[in-house]
Amino acid sequence: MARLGIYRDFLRDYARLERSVQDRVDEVFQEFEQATHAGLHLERIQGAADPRFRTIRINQYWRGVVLVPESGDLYLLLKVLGHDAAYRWAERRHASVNAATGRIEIWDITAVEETQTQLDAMASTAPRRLFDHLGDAVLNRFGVEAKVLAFARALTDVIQLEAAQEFLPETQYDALIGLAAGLTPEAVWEEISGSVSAERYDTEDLVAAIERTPERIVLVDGPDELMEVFRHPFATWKIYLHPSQERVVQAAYKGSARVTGGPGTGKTVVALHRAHHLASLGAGPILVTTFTSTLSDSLAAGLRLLADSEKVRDSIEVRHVDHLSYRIFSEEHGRPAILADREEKEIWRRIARKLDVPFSVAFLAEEWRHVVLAQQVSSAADYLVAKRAGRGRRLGARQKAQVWQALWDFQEELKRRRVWTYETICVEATRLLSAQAAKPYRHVIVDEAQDLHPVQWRLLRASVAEGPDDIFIAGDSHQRIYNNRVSLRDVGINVTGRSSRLNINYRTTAEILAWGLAMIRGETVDDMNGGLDTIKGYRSLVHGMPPELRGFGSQRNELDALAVKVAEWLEAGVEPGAIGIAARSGMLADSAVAVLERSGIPAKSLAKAREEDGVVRAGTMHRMKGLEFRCVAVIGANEHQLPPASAITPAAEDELTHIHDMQRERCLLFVACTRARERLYVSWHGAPSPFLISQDG
Ligand SMILES: Nc1ncnc2c1ncn2[C@@H]1O[C@H](COP(=O)(O)OP(=O)(O)OP(=O)(O)O)[C@@H](O)[C@H]1O
Repeated sequence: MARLGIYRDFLRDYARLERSVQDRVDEVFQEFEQATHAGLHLERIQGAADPRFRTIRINQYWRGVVLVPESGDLYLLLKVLGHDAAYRWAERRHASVNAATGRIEIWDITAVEETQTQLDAMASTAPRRLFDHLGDAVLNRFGVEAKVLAFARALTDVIQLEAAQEFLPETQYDALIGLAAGLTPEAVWEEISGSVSAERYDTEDLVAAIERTPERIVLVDGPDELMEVFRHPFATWKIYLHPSQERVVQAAYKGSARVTGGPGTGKTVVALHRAHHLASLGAGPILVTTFTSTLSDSLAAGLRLLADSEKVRDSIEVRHVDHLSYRIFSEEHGRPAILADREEKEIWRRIARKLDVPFSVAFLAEEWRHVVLAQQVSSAADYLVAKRAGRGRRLGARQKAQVWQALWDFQEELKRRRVWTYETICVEATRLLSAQAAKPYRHVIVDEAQDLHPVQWRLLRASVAEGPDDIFIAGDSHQRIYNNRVSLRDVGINVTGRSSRLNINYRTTAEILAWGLAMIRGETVDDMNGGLDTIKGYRSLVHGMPPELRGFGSQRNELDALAVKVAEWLEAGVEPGAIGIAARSGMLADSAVAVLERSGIPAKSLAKAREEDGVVRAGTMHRMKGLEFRCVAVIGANEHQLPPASAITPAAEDELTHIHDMQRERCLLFVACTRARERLYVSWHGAPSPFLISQDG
C-alpha cells in the first residue's frame, strides 16, 4: 500500500461524519493500494495556490482533501468536507517545510496577506505591539518566515494572534503563542520538538517533513493500521505522544514525580502510558488510582486499550483509593460499619448542643476533616498549635479548647458506636501498612491528584517504599472541585525538581478553552508544592464554534430549549452517547433526563450509563470529572444555583473559606465546560450565574 499520513483534523472530521459516510471513507481508503497502482482518481484543483493539493471523491456530496508530494509514495489525508467547502479550503492552502523545526506546515497565505492590512491599520495607533520585546533573531530561530514575521510585528494583542491560528503555519503559530504567553525561547523549543535545535532542514523534502511531524500526522503502513485508526479516531494517543508527554512517560526519576497541565492536555494519557512503561520494564506490582469510581473505570478502559500483553495487564491494578483502604482494613478487621452522612450530622448537632458551643455543624465537620485528620492531630496540645491554613475563621485559645472538646467527643462517639468514615478507614489502613515492612506496590500512579485528601495521600505513601519512580502524580489544581488542599511535602512526597507541565489541549476547541480560561483567570490557586499554579501558555490545536450562551424566563422554558438543542445535535449526526449534560444538582440533571425522554430522546443518568449505551447522559458537574463528550450542555447556570447558597460559607462568617468556596464552585463550572470536544451550550433561567462572562470577555 502507498503510505498514508493522516492529519489530525482529518480524524476529527471523520469522527463527525454519519456512519454511512464513514463506511464510505473506509472503503475509499481501503482501496487506496489498488487505486494507486491503477492510477488514483485524485482531482486537480483549478486555480489552487499549491498544485500539490487534490480532492478525492467519497460520495456525491463529500470530498477528501489529499496532499500529494512530488516524490515518494506518501499521501497525506488532510480534510473531509462537503464538495464546495473542500475546494474552497484546498484552493487557498499552501504546504511548506519549516526550516528550523523541520515540520510540515499547512497554511493559508492569502488569509495572512488579507489580515495584514487590517492589522497594520490598527497597529499604527497602538502604543505598543505584542512582540516589541523580542528581536527578529529570536523569531527567526523558530523558522518564522518573512510574511509571518511582518504579521507578528503588527500584532498588538494576543487575541489577534489566537484568531489567526486557523490560517498561520502551525509550528510558527505554536512558537508565537508560546512566546506571547511569556515562555522562554528554550521552553517553547521544548514544547515544539522536545529540545532546542540549531539544525536547518531541507525545505524541499515534504515527505521527510511529514515523517518529522508526528504531533499532527499519524502515519499508517497498511489498511489494517488505517482501519484501527479510523475505529478509534480519538485514541491516537495510543500510538503517538507529543515529545513533552513522551519525555515524562519515559523518564527515570530518582523519587516521586508529577505532571501538571490544564484540562485535556493529556495528563491521564501520560499516567496510563507511564503505568504501561513501568510495567514493561518488569517492575510490578503497579497501582493506578484516583478518587472516583467513574474515573477509575475510565482509567481501566484506557489501560485495556493500551496494554497489549497479559503480563503487562496483570502487573497493573486500577483501584479507587477508598477501595484500597477498604480492602486493607477488611483483611485485618473484617468489613467496617460505615457512618451515614445523615448520622454524622446528627452526632455533630448533639455534641454542639450538649457543649453549647457557637459553631455550626458544617464548621465542626470541616475542622475535623481539614485540620484534625489532615494533620493527624491527636491531642488538645497538638490542636492548639496546629496550622489552620485554609481555615479562615480565627480561633482564640478559649475557642480552640471548646472546639477541641467537640472534636474529641465526636471521635469518642465513633469508637463507642464502632462505626467508621471513609477517612478513618484510610487512617487505620495507613497504620496497618506502615507497620508492614513489605509494601504492596512497587509503583503508584495517581490521577486527578488535586482532589485527594491528606489521609488518602498518606495511605498511598505507605503503600509503596520510598525509592526511584515510587509515586507518579497527575493533576491540575485549577480543576479542584472539593475542598482538599494538601502540601505534598507534608505527606512525605517530594516532587521538587521532578515536575513537568503540559500546555497543549487535545480535547477542547480553542474557542471553548479560551472562554473557560477567561472564567478562572485571576484566581489564586496553589500548586500543592508550596507555590502557585498558573494557566499561562495553555492552548488548543483545533478550532470550532464559540460557546452558545442562553438565558430563559423559567426552568421549564430552559429545559424545553435543552431538548430542542439536543435534538439539533442528534439531527446533525452526533451519536447520543457523545452528548453530556451537566447540572450543579442531581435533581436538575434528573429533570433534564425526564424532559429529554418525554421528547423521545433516549437519556439516562450519568451514574447509570456509559458511552456504549448509546443514550444522552446527564449528571452533576462533579460526575463529569475526567470524562469527555463531543457536545456538552451545562444547564441551570443561574444566579442562585451556581454557586448554590448552601455550598458557600458567608463572607461575614469566614472570609477565607468564602473565597475558597467560591473558587471551588467556579472551578467546577470550568471543569464541566472543558469536557466538551466540539460544542458547548450553557443555559440558565432568571439571572445568570456571576461566573459567566460574555463571549467577548
Ligand atoms: N498525544 C495525543 N494525541 C492525541 N490525542 C491526545 C494526546 N494526548 C491526549 N489526547 C487526547 O486528549 C484528550 C484529553 O486527554 P486526557 O484525558 O489525558 O487529558 P487530561 O489532561 O487528563 O484532562 P482533564 O484534566 O481535563 O481530565 C483525550 O481525548 C485524549 O485522547
